[in-house]
Amino acid sequence: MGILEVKGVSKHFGGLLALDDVNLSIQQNTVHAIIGPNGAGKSTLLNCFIGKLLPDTGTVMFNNKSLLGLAPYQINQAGISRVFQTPEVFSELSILENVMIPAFAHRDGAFHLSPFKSLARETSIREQAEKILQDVGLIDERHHTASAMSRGNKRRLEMAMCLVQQPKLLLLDEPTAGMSRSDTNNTIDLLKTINEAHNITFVVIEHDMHVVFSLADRISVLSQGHVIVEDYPDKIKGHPEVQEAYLGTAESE
Ligand SMILES: Nc1ncnc2c1ncn2[C@@H]1O[C@H](COP(=O)(O)OP(=O)(O)OP(=O)(O)O)[C@@H](O)[C@H]1O
Repeated sequence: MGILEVKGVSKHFGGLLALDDVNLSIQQNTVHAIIGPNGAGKSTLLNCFIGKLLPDTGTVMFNNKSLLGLAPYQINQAGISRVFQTPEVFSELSILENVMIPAFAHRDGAFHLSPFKSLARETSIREQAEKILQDVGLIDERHHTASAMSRGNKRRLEMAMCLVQQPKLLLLDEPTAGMSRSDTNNTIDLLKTINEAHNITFVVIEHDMHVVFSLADRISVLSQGHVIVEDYPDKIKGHPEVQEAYLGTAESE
């Protein structure tokens, strides 16, 4: 039994069948990539995991509990976090404050900054945030404002903001989109380190095959809303249907 079990999920948009009887079993502590051409249904599927869309049929179980009908914040509290294509950080705050805010939200369920209380005086939260910043390699810059960071470092910060909430499952939607090759490689290394050190399961949607094959333990290939193959990366590489439909074009880019 996987940490995330998807069974018979279908989703229509009017007359368009965007997801067609999708079945997936995501195993704990693995990196599971979902690939497929534009319009295959990857984002629609991800949105069914985070409560943005309700499937027409099927079940989505996380740790044996149904996610269907839960609000996005309830899914987040259950242990699922999402990382967006463009890192979302508070530009005017320091790197440390950016990490302390989600730590407060996780501890208190909501965050209200009292004018009489300084973020920096919250010792235990600050220590927790600093430990995570150490893990992602941003501890020395913790007092710098986030606005001046490179895209790669913003991704590091965003990962720290997720990690401080202690998620069990992290959904990554094209985590290296728009990055230079060196930022992409740094992000691959960062994700590998986090996956191993924090026992977090990753589901990665990605077009860049260098990223997919560097990270994934398991790959599901979506085509026209249906999982056509699910296998280990070396099997996916050689699979004739996948070669023809996806990797042939992606590798020649
Ligand atoms: N809100 C919506 N209303 C109508 N059609 C939609 C909606 N969202 C997605 N679709 C359609 O559903 C299909 C699947 O789209 P989806 O965005 O899930 O694909 P994708 O694999 O994520 O594509 P990409 O790689 O380009 O992001 C597409 O045909 C898309 O046009």
